[in-house]
Amino acid sequence: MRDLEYLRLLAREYPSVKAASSEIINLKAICGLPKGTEYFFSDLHGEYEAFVYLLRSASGIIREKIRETFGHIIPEDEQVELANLIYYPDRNLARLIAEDRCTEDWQRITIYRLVEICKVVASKYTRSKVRKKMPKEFAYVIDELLHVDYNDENKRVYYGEIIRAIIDTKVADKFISAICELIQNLTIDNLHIIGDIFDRGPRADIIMNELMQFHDVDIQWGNHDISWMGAATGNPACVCNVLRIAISYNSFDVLEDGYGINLRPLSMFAAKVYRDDPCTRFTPKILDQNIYDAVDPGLAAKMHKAIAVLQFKVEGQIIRRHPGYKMDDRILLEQVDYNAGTVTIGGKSYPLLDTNFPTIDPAHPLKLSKEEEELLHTLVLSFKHSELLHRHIRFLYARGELYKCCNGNLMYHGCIPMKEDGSFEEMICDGEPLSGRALMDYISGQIRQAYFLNDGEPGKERAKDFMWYLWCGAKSPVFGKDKMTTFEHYFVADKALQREHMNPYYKLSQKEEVCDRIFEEFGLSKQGSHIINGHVPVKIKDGETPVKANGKLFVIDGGLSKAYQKYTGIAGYTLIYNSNHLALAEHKPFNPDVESTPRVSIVEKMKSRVMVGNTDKGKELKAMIEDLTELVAAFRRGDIKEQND
Ligand SMILES: O=P(O)(O)OC[C@H]1O[C@](O)(COP(=O)(O)O)[C@@H](O)[C@@H]1O
Ligand SMILES: [Mn+2]
Repeated sequence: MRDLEYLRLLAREYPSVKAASSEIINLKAICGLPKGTEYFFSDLHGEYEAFVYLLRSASGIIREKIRETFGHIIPEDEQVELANLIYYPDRNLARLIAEDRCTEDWQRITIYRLVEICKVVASKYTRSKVRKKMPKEFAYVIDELLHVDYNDENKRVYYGEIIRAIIDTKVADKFISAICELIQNLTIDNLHIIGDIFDRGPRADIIMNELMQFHDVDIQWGNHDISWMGAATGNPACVCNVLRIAISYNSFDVLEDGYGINLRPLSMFAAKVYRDDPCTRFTPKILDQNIYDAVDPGLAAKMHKAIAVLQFKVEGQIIRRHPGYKMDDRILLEQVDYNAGTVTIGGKSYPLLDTNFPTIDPAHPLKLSKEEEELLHTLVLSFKHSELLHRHIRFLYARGELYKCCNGNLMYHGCIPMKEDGSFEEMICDGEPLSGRALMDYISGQIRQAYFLNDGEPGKERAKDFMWYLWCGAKSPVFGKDKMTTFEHYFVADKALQREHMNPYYKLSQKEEVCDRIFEEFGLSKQGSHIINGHVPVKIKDGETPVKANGKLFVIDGGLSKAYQKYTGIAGYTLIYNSNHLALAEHKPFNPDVESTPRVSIVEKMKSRVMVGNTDKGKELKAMIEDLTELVAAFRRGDIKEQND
């Protein structure tokens, strides 16, 4: 029997048998509905246009609903127009108004069509859930329109009158916009982002804004997110990495326009120090043009080199501070023979592809020059003080985790580090070896401490340094490789040295029994559970598949990142889990002018339709039903007095 004190608290919200029983009925009804649709994305890498399109179009599902509803009735081009209106209502309404096409007839027909689509996507939810998602100012009207009975002549007249009133009162565009957003909102019930929102592509900040407006989203941090979070804590090595990657992809807009990071000190420094150096090894890759901050590629190359050298110096300093990281062999600036122009790696000497290091003192290669020190100080402050960046980082912390279990799916970006023999890799944490889930929980704690401890509090600096380790350390679950060969990529021709070796997890996890062991470690059942990862681009064109371990593991990095599409052969995946099945939508490269529907393949059919009652949420609702049942019994016994409501 439940604690009477607890039931008394519950009675404040449900003060009578009537109130408690009607909530029981309500909750039971919800448990009996089909579960909502979950969407999984990973490795967005700043590709805001493609991602926003996928999100708003529900990865092709809205287009499919339009086809099912109006396929035989309205022409294809009008269906496409309706779809685009739903995805980008404000932009399309403004265009139609400018083209004088937003006539009353158009408004009437459009509202009718939108209401029909809305009915379809709302059909699997309770009326109350749909109502909660409605914009307040139109909730009553939308509710009425969704429930009009067309067989009844009076109701039909009433329907006509409502639409007439919307048009006459000149709120049709606002109404259309509101119902489009409601359709989007109802199509995706929960959104899971399996990491790597940041880096490479043009505008991760725009993706973050979009996610912050989304009604239900969780994020499992990727190594690139961790690196930005580390930069926001003021870790100089993370600051340099974030800047270096952005500059290397010519992504100045996210830094300057997005987060207000002032790059002028860096550009002045680089222009001066590398005045006569063409910095050819550092020419940025140009995949997207900057819209706001065009930087001359010659200057960008100099900035790129300046920040890379600074990065190698501060990384070397962190490694020195932490012998426990076991990364001494990564302090490559100390392995350079500055006279001979060579570097020794793994006991062998290699010629350097670039030997001009005006800021390095060969006797103390990790020491910053005075100017470098000032520059770094200013850059770190810019990251610490960017208001918008911190709003986004706080959101990453609030909605983010290192891993999450939800409805039998275990999600994490990279891996659970393993040894060749299949056992979980250990890391010494505060003197104690931890592995598997315990290690993931410990690391989560460190990630939170890095940001939330106050400056000067014990543990703060250590946790901040650890953020950099997580970005590129061999035992990091978000990185999952033996080393990050950035130095070798810039300075050494031998491709063998540039190779990064994946943690044994990646080979082992393709076996079903290894996945089963991971499920066990995380308290999940071996039947019906899945692991969902990102991080490793799936090379479809080489015959790889995202479905592994006999359907127990999904790797869904399909290459939303433009830089990686040449390897994968497609432009990203969405994993979709509705009440009937798990499906993978495979996307074509994004083109804003062409409506493209992804190839959707069902990867697992559920044995029977999954109802809310079978989900994690359903478990909570059932526990609540039990509590309320006890409360009703307590009222009836007279242990708690009913209040009239
Ligand atoms: O392809 P790029 O942008 O030059 O970056 C290569 C680097 O990115 C990494 O692959 C990490 O990024 P991912 O998490 O996207 O794989 C490193 O292992 C590698 O050194
Ligand atoms: Mn990654």
